[in-house]
Amino acid sequence: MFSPTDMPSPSSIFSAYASMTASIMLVRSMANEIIPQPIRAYLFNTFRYLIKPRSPTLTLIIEESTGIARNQVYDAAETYLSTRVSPDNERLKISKTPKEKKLTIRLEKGEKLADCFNGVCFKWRFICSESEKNNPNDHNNISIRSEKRYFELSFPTKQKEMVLDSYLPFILDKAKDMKDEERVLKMHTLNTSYCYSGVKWDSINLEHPSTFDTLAMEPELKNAVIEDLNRFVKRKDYYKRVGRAWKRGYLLYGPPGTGKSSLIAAMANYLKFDIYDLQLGNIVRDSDLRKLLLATANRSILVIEDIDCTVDLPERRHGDHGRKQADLQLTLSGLLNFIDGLWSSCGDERIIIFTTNHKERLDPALLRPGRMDMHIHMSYCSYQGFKLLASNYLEISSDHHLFGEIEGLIEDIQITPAQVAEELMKNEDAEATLEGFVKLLKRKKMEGDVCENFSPDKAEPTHQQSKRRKVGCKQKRGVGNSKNNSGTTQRRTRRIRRGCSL
Ligand SMILES: Nc1ncnc2c1ncn2[C@@H]1O[C@H](COP(=O)(O)OP(=O)(O)OP(=O)(O)O)[C@@H](O)[C@H]1O
Ligand SMILES: [Mg+2]
Repeated sequence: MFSPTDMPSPSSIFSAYASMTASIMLVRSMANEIIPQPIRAYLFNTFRYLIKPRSPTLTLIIEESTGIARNQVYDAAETYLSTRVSPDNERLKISKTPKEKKLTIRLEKGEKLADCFNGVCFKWRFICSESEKNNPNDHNNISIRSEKRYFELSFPTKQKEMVLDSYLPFILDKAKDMKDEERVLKMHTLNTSYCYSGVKWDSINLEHPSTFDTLAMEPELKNAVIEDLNRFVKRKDYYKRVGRAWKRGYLLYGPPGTGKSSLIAAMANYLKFDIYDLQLGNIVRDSDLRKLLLATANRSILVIEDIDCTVDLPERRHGDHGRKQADLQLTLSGLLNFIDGLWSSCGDERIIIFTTNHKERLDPALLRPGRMDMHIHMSYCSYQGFKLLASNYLEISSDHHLFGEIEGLIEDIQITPAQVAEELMKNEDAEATLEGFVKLLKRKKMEGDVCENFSPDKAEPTHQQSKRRKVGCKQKRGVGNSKNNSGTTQRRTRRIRRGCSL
């Protein structure tokens, strides 16, 4: 028990306080003298941080621009959030440019929305703040109005790692997929009207409807091509690890009208890669070729059609333009050197495709192992191919009563998918069309006019070709399919352009 006499007197409390204050002042002035200012500031901030109560919510600011370049996280968030609008949103922006396929939805200033990922709820808010600054270059003191746009992303602080490691990368990937989906592919062709500065690429929208679903090809070969493309686009790290350029080369060969150009368009549509159609016949100088190859973008397909006709450049040039042979430098080896060296060492995710109707005429340099990664034989229409075309063109399934007869006939003759497609388009009535088609097949078989102006590749006969050889098919010249060197490239370009909007 304390008696009133045990209580400290006010005067003793005051003197204790005074001596404590004096001690603190002494310590502080000693600390100020002994500890340098930056260290003092650091200790002070740390102490303040430790005693400050922690906020349970963290807010990230995602600005439109990083000062120099656009902020990819902002662009991705804008694209991603357009798929997350809810009935609670009161104001949204809608737009569509001529190049866009669909309407675009964006949040209006101040709009909020909620999103859930991995069981965590996120709050998004779009903010647009305007400010006015004096223009130092303007003597009339007219101020410049600037707008700053950003997203605020709020979430529980303890989820910070998850947001940085999973949520934001997920948004970046998702937005990339959406952009790819929306992207309008381009077809770049050479513009030769630049007389003095050489040739340049001109681009048009590539709206070729060919896809792997519409392409009549042997199913195993089609799957092999799709798998090869899938493997290629996934293997960035692999190519880096083994020290190879991230490139892939395909040689497509086969008779005219078997779908080589259609396969190129299907590949471009599948990968969402632009096409560069390199018509070698229009290139005069080595330097032009170098410039053109360097001007191609990543994620693109460089196409050289009818390589057997276009690589014999010196002779053709001499005839066409009256140039001296000595001036002409474009040769197959020159081209291959460019492709192996210069083109390979810059850029990523590139595909190069050569096409030919005559593989056997190609320079062995082009065929040597490692140059073209995959040789794809586009052959005459098989029964499988016919069924796919019939389902595409006539929307009929394989249980039609004429299919049995067609199967028996088509395997014995050489008819290109292009011819089949043309036949199937003649009449809207499926029954009448198929009857007409059977008649055509019978006529072709009877007349023996079953082979086209094409010597099938001897090195790699397909199952179907071996079968055809066994039935003693004579190689005849196909009407309308003969080619000459000069007109070939333009014709190819027209073919692949078919279906492109200008
Ligand atoms: N395999 C196929 N599957 C579906 N349609 C095809 C196929 N092959 C050809 N066609 C049709 O025929 C048209 C011409 O075919 P394409 O231009 O792809 O043939 P190509 O092999 O490139 O011929 P060329 O050697 O003359 O360049 C195509 O637009 C398409 O309609
Ligand atoms: Mg073609």
